Amino acid sequence: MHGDKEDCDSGYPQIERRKKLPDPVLREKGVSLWSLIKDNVGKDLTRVCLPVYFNEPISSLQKCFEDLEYSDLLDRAYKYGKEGNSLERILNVAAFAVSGYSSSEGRHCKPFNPLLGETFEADYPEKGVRFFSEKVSHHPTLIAFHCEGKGWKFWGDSNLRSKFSGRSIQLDPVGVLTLEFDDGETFQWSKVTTNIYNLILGQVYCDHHGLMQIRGNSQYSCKLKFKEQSIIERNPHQVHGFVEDHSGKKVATLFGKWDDSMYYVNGEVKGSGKPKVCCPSEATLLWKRNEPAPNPTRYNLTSFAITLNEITPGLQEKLPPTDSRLRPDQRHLESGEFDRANSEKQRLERRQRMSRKLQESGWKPRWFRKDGNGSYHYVGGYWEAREQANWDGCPDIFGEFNEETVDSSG
Ligand SMILES: CC(C)CCC[C@@H](C)[C@H]1CC[C@H]2[C@@H]3CC=C4C[C@@H](O)CC[C@]4(C)[C@H]3CC[C@]12C
Repeated sequence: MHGDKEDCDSGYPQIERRKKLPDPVLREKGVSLWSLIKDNVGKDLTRVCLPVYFNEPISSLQKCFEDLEYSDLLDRAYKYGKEGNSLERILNVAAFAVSGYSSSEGRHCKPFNPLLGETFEADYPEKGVRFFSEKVSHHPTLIAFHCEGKGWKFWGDSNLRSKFSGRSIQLDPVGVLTLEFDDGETFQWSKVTTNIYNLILGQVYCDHHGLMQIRGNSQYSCKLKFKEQSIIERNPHQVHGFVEDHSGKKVATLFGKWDDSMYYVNGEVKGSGKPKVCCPSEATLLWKRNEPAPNPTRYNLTSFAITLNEITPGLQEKLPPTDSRLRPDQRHLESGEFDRANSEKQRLERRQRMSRKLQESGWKPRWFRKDGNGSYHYVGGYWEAREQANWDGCPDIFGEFNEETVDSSG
């Protein structure tokens, strides 16, 4: 039976993490977004320099870890597979792949674009996971991550192709995500298209659409369709799909909403959206979104996201100088010191323009290597270096810029 959540959660230690962001020191001033982006039509969204007012106080490296909020689904998938229940395994993997989108609902700020060589570590023993990411290329903007859980590993790199189309910005993720269970079963999928709307008027929001194909190396695969929103749609954010066996036979139907919950029923149920023939009472719940944070600031972060930029007691001494938590403009934004955040952001962006030169002169990421297909793999050693507090070869990316910095990090 599904639903014995406690089995997966128990055994992990409890860690005290903050429940809210710090209160802003000052009130921020409003700026019109359109006045800033109108001159950038056709350019790459990731490279448009906006005042810090449009940023949320986390970097894309940290945002990448937001996709692991519901990592307990992978713990459960591992357990089911080990018991020989491959169908339950892929159902939980599919629910996990959808769950990562839930935190994007209600968000309208841009994460910080990390500096070349910037890193982020997340040691969450209470979830049984350890996550690490690095900005591995600035042209194009590329992030690689590697995550280890109890019974599984999850890795990939994220590159976004962005297109500005007057009414919206379309983001097409490039690259595959790989999930490998300790028993050798693997699953691979790619993320779907994201559109950002209302850049000119109204509140900015995003929506996701497209086909997600989860390919496994054994019995089953899964196809999920994220329905594109339409003006007449009264039921947005729908996801609907099937688990198929080798012969293409549909053995289970999945349905739900990416911002809320996912269910399944055995066998094939036709029709899109929530199938009429089965109300959730006949269906089994796979995943339900956590309650929203009790103190949503204007950033609308989830309770999980709120913990990402926190420097928990004793952590500062362990971090390498490249960790996102040490980025000064982001820290000032978090504490609501907008003017200081802005001037620091400008200083770092000026510095960052040197990155092209750096990359061209043979700069290599510290913790990831590119394979023949252009995807990045963790070379290992981060947590070991952390154990020994040995950060030799980690550049001071947030400090004052000088030629020496370029040489020593090359
Ligand atoms: C121009 C600025 C001010 C508007 C900012 C809009 C916000 C809504 C944008 C900026 C960057 C965007 C994120 C960039 C990358 C991804 C990964 C993708 O696989 C899922 C969507 C997700 C997580 C996007 C969600 C929407 C997002 C947070």
